[in-house]
Amino acid sequence: MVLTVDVGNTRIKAAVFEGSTVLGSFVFEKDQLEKEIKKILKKFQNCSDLVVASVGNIEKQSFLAFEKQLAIHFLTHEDPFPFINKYATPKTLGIDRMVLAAGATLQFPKQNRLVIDAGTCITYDFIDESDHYWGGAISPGLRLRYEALHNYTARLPLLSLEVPESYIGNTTAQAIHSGVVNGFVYEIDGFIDEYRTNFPNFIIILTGGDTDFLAKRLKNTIFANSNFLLESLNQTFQYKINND
Ligand SMILES: Nc1ncnc2c1ncn2[C@@H]1O[C@H](COP(=O)(O)OP(=O)(O)O)[C@@H](O)[C@H]1O
Ligand SMILES: CC(C)(COP(=O)(O)O)[C@@H](O)C(=O)NCCC(=O)O
Ligand SMILES: [K+]
Repeated sequence: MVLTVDVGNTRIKAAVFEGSTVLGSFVFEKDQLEKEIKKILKKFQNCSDLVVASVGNIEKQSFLAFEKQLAIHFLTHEDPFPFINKYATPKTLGIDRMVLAAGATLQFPKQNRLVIDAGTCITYDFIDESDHYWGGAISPGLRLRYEALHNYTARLPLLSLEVPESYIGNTTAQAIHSGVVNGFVYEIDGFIDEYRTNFPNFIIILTGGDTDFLAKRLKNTIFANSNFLLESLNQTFQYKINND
């Protein structure tokens, strides 16, 4: 059994795998890391490996307490990945984006793939049919947009996610909801249209904390899977075992 852990900038997500089957999945806050991992390992005592991808402020040391119990694999750029990295600054590429690209390459062979991760940030990652990873885009995620409007203005309130009544917001609140939610959806559909124009045959994978909210609002057809990063972590680990 493998315990995969994804440390994002908002929350931690974890899942236990037996082969490619998910036996359990978990979401928790960063300050609960040690306590939650302990609980998971108590429930799944046959876990032999813990695989981590972290883009948050949690480093390898945070997992050393579990070293006696199972092998810790803290993924880095030095690990083997199943694509050719054409990013011009590969050392600064987020490890979460590398894992997503690995999952897309392994799960959807020989086709153009666009992975959209709607998390703290929205990340777009493009891997072509020859398994070249080219990069994509980074923009503020849904929650971050609400927070940024509030934190960097004097008069805008901090609102919780709400579906706007119309694209013409007729109150301050409705104007914010329209700007944030419609802007978010239009941006993603706009990027997808741009890729579709240039790459006729390709698959779009949508993941991240806003997957479900977003999936039903996009005009484009996508493959939505909020567990895609954890599944990709498991696959990246299997790939590492076979290629190290
Ligand atoms: N309980 C929740 N706590 C925080 N964010 C949530 C929650 N439920 C849904 N979200 C949405 O998930 C997004 C963060 O996604 P997530 O994948 O958890 O981020 P990250 O991987 O960067 O930590 C936010 O934009 C927010 O709208
Ligand atoms: C872009 C990100 C902040 C996204 O993080 P997330 O939304 O998943 O928490 C992360 O992938 C990162 O820190 N990337 C480094 C810069 C880059 O990928 O080029
Ligand atoms: K992201």
